[in-house]
Amino acid sequence: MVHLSASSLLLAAGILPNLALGAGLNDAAVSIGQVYFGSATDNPELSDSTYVKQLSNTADFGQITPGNSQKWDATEPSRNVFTYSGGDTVAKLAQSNGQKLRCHNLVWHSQLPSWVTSGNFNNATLISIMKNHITNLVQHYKGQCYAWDVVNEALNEDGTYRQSVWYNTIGPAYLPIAFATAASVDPDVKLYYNDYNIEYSGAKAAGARRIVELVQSYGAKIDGVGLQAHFIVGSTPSKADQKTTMAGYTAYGVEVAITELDIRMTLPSTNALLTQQATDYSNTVSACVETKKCVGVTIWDWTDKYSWVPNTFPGQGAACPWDSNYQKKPAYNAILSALNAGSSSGGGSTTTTTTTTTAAVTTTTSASGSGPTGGSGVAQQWGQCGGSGWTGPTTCVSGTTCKYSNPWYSQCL
Ligand SMILES: O[C@@H]1[C@@H](O)[C@H](O[C@@H]2CO[C@@H](O[C@@H]3CO[C@@H](O)[C@H](O)[C@H]3O)[C@H](O)[C@H]2O)OC[C@H]1O
Repeated sequence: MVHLSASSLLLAAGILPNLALGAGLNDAAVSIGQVYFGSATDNPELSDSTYVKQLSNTADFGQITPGNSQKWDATEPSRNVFTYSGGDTVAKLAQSNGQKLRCHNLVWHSQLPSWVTSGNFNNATLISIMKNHITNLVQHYKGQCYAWDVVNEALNEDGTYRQSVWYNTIGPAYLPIAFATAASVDPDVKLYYNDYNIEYSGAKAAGARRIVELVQSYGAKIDGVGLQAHFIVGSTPSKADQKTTMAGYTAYGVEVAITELDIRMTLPSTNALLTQQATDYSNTVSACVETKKCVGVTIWDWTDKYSWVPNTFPGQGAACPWDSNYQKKPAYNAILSALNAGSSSGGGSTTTTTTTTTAAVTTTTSASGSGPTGGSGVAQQWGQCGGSGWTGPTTCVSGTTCKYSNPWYSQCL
């Protein structure tokens, strides 16, 4: 049973003016207890003064994310040579506007320089390269980021680990090692796992929960799961499914955020598509509003003029809440209404269901320190095969060999 106050009843009836509600997206988000509403941006568009003026409008945007300039290819193009100019420009803009900065990202399979992907580094060397990169970036931006996307997109669609240079060389231990390294440099910044197609129930969402459990089982800090939410008009998951899936993550004690929301369509845009897009935006924002530990929504740029979609998905576009002439589309008011609706529903603090499918978290690669499983041929443990602290067999069972052997984690496969 929902109890509405007298003022909210009058508001709903249109008798009282809506003075308490947010007039912009960030104002509305903050007024219902969320941390921010934000947008991604990128360095080339920062020379467009009309664009920068709206991006800097804190009524709408209380947070920004650099779309490219903190990625590995931009920050460490050659080994141990760090360049921060692009990322610093975005960080300074956030600071001068009084906006929060989501920092994106530290470890990803994409936008890596060839010296990383083609270096044929062994396990120990690649771990030290990864740790050095994380240490330098987290130290450089210490005190400036609300959160870091520590690992981006580690999963395949079926929830197994993506065959990246990180996984193939280091094994699943690269995830907890990355989180532990970031936490050791800046204990205060929020540390996120970030991915797409984990906004709805299924094998990939189960994989993301398994990652949270893996990092926690190592004793490393993980604060949040970022749901990218790159969606297609008319094919977005239901609000109920998005809420259930978010609850699956928050059951582990972490927060969640919508980190890269955009909803693309096959061009040309029509009124019908724009109307459906508004509904789709509203559903995702409402799912966040109605989830206690969903701290905020970031759209992956605010205007179609600079959206990444047409370059990446040929024939598609019109994915943002503003069109390419900076005019608000129906999606804008739908988002604003979804946020303002949180003020009557206790927004940002609605009780989150905890009936989650924790059974799905069971993993064959979880490393609880309980030692190898022996006969199955899979031995796994924090520690080095046969090294100090290793309590399993000094050699792997017949037919398997010790893989990923390093001071943190080993497996007989
Ligand atoms: O030519 C490249 C160009 O392809 C590159 O495009 C960027 C690719 O990444 C985009 O962000 C990602 C979108 O979704 C998720 O997968 C990730 O988490 C995001 O990082 C970004 O918006 C595009 O601009 O940009 C650099 C050019 O040199």
